[in-house]
Amino acid sequence: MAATHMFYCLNLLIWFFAALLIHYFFKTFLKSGTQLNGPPSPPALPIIGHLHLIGSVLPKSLQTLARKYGPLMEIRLGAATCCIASNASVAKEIFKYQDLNFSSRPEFGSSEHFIYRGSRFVTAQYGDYWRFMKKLCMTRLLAVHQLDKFMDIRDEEKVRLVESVTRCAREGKLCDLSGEFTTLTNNTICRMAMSTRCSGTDNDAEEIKGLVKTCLDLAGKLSLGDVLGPFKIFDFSGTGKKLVGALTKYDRLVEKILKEHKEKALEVSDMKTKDLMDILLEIYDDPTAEIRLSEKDIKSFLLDLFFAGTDTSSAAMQWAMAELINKPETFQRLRDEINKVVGPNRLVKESDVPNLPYLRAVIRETLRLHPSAPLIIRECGEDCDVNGSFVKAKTRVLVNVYAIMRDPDIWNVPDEFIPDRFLESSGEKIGEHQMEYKGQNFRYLPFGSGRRGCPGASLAMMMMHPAVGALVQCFDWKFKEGEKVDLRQGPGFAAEMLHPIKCYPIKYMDPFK
Ligand code: HEM
Repeated sequence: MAATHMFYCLNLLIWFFAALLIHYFFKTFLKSGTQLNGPPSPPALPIIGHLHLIGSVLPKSLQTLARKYGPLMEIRLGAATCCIASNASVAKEIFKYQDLNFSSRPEFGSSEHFIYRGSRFVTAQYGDYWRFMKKLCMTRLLAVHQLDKFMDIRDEEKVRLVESVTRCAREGKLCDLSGEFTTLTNNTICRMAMSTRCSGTDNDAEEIKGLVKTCLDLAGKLSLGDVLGPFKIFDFSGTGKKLVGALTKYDRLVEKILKEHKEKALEVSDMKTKDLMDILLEIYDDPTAEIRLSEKDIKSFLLDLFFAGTDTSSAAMQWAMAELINKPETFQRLRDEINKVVGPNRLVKESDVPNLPYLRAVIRETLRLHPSAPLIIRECGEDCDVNGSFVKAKTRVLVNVYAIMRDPDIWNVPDEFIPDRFLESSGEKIGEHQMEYKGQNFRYLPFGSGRRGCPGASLAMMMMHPAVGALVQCFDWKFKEGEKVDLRQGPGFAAEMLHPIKCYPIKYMDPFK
């Protein structure tokens, strides 16, 4: 009996080990037969990885490395590892063929210090909350029919810009275009989002502008902390604490405006007067909504709009002016077009833009050479194959649109500012539609592409065309004698100018006489 029992146990053990061996054999066999290698990577140094290969302009350094290591490479900056995609066909694979798998963004930089962590839209993982908010953006909040209702706001802010520059011209003062454009974009978004009228003054908009700037600066510094890996939670520099302070101030201010909106909600009956906060509060109150929004979600979403929409649009307008001031012939050609279509008695306005192809080409060319978001950050959902390399789940992927939009294989004289290339008459074929900008054409991606593409692209274009057009229409611009605007790019993730542009405006046409 005991012998039979032992025989059965032995038999079971033998089968168990045999099964283990077979499993191991197949795993190893299949692995060596089908597993792809990761993307190529430059030789790395211990601890710092590839940090020593990175210069002051990150997208440019990555572009140089990609020339040697290919359109998909792996880079390690201290503790942060990511894959960099640098040509149109890899971008198409990520944004089109594998869009769903790359539809999340990783948490990065400042996320630990974000008081709205968990309800942020821009860095949300792909899922129910993000889908709900994106649909809301595309069908209501930032849809063209809604943006049309805010046309007067944009027009008034453009007039304020021209008035402010006119004052500089009258007093012979230097004009800080960076400050002027930031005021324009901040005021426009602030009024669309939460009508400063609610508090009866414009001070809230001013305070929000200051807080958004502080938060963006601090968040930028914290992004660099990613190279420290887990050590970044110690917040050695105290930047995280400062960020929490600034965010708390923003929270209190918007809380107050939210309360005022709730009180006024009953009085507001006309759809036209509703701002984005009113619409968000309607959804907050709707018991049948797919997702019940909280107040924290509303405050966080509006902050995302400020973060994503103000500096990006302002930087692009600065670059447009800088390029135009440095190229008097291009400047004159644009002014001639505006003079012909608009005439001498009024300011260029949004409804003129369809009749101003050269103005549209100037803005598109600006975004090609100087994309405000040169590195688009995504996260890979599941293990996958990209461009013949293995990319592991949770890998951060940066699509270097700066490199793609200056790729000499697909652009003629890629580093030159040549708006003509976007005109229908151009010999350079940009894509199926010459002026398409919303991510259908993978060689031209200033606003990203796919599910996660920028929902504010139409708004950005609506703000930028008339503002740049008006400054060309009304003023000549003088820089220091014999000097040109410094077109060097600043350090960091964003594509801001190294030195914000300051010039002397000289009145050419007075729209207010
Ligand atoms: C010149 C101006 C702008 C540029 C160049 C720009 C560019 C971008 C880019 C490249 C992305 C990432 C897209 C991707 O992952 O595929 C993005 C995302 C985003 N942008 Fe813009 N943007 C601009 C203006 C705006 C404006 C005016 C708003 C709204 C007020 C806005 C709101 C957003 C939001 C909310 C996201 C995140 C979308 C998501 O994660 O689903 N942007 N933008």
